[in-house]
Amino acid sequence: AWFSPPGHPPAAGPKKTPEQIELHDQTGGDTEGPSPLLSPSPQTTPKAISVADANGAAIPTFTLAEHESSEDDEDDLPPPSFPARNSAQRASAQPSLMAPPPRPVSMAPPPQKPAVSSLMAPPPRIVASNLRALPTSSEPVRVPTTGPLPSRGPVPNRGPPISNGGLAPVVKTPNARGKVLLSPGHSPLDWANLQRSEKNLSGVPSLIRVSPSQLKYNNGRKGKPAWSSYQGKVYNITPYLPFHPGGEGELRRAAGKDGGKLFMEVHPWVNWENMLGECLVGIMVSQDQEQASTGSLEDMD
Ligand code: HEM
Repeated sequence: AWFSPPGHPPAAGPKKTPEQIELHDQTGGDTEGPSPLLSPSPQTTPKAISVADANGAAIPTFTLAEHESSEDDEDDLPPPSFPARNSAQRASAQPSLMAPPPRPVSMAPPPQKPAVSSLMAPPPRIVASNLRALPTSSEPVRVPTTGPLPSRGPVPNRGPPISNGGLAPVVKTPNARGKVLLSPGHSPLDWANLQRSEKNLSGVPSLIRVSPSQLKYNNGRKGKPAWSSYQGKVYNITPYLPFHPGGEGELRRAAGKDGGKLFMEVHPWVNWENMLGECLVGIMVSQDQEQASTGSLEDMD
């Protein structure tokens, strides 16, 4: 249904006012003479004129104020409260209710919320217990961060950021830290395998006393072996030269002298003794002690 605003006659449409229907019936031929609905001009096609002009009566119009309760007005009005203010349900319910709020009483969720939260209470307890169980279950696999480091045998790399525990590729690329390309067959793993072999890497038949002059003499030049001392022990670093990740030249700087200072300046995390265990020549002694003894350390024991 539609309504025409006051002062505007309705356009031609499927629905007609009773007056229009009545006027159409008047044009059916029963009436004599020119129809009052026809245009006064005889040359033109007869045109319909407004009912108001024909009958002098105003077309009934509708306003929102007059039809407040009409069903057609529901789209423009806010949804009615339920039950309606003047409904029988509300009238019968009010006496039994103590003091219900006017509108949200029937749809108010607050009274239901405590029930919902109580129904969902078990899940948080389960989650809390799981959270408590996680740390205890993970403790057995936690690696201790204090105490002495375990001996890892010939594994060369122990802690630097780029170390991967001996699983590095065979050929390494140069980087800012000074690592060099190692020739094929000279990876850390190759060195570890060489140390496990039965080959004599020390170059001496048995451990000996090494005097400072003797250490200085074996500097790796002119076909001589390269010896280096570290914490009172002398090692033959000659077989390790091609395996040294920092390059043969760097390692040669420690030949013929105490290499502890240079070693600790570059990579204190490297385990010298594990790396060169099979290269041990003997122990450092004073010049006098070396001259006084002609036998090996095993003979003295
Ligand atoms: C003689 C005993 C030595 C051993 C057993 C040894 C062993 C090693 C090992 C295992 C690495 C690899 C470190 C890593 O991957 O983190 C390395 C690297 C290196 N080494 Fe040595 N090294 C020795 C002496 C020296 C000396 C005396 C120097 C220098 C004068 C030196 C200079 C370097 C350099 C520059 C690197 C590469 C940078 C780095 O990895 O930190 N090394 N060495």
